[in-house]
Amino acid sequence: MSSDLTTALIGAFRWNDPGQDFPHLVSDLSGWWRSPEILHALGPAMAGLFPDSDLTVVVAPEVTGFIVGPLVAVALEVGFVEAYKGGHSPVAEPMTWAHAAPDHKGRRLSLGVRTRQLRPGDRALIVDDWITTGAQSRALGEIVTACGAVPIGTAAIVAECTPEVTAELRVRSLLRAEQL
Ligand SMILES: O=P(O)(O)OC[C@H]1O[C@H](OP(=O)(O)OP(=O)(O)O)[C@H](O)[C@@H]1O
Ligand SMILES: Nc1ncnc2[nH]cnc12
Repeated sequence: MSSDLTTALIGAFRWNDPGQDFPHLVSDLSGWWRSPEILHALGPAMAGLFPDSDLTVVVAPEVTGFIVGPLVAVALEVGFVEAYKGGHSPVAEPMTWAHAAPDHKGRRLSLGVRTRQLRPGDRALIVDDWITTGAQSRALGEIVTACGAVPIGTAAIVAECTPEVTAELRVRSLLRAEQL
């Protein structure tokens, strides 16, 4: 990845203090999407984390994955599959679901993908903005496998996960959280 993009990502990122009711700072990624230069460079840079991987599809979870995933899919010249979080409007067709372990907010989410959109033989890249526990990414890998496709790895903008999770989920990222 170019050092220009690293510098731009760090410069456009903010930790915001939401006030006394919240015990910790919250990340603000909006500067990344607001920058035409970053938005233009993100997809190719993340696609470049998995060169020569014969990928056929990108899978990403709502909601921020719906921004980042299509950027990477366009760069890879493959299609994009949305993964929904359970608990709101049902999707009126067969879905493949997986239950995630507690994620970085302590939530146990269900993630679901339209079954017909993943095909046996697909080589899927899981894409997300940030990986901490890896719970959501792991659940997406389970869905991909249940559909007969192959999870090749996880491409993220920021990785904050342990070396064990990095190895297990084959996480490659543009930044480590410590850089922000
Ligand atoms: O590695 P994990 O602990 O599973 O955390 C990673 C997930 O957490 C964030 O989503 P979140 O649902 O918090 O926010 P979003 O709706 O803005 O995407 C991020 O976009 C990843 O999807
Ligand atoms: N957007 C985010 N900010 C901080 N930590 C996270 N862990 C997963 N997603 C995150």
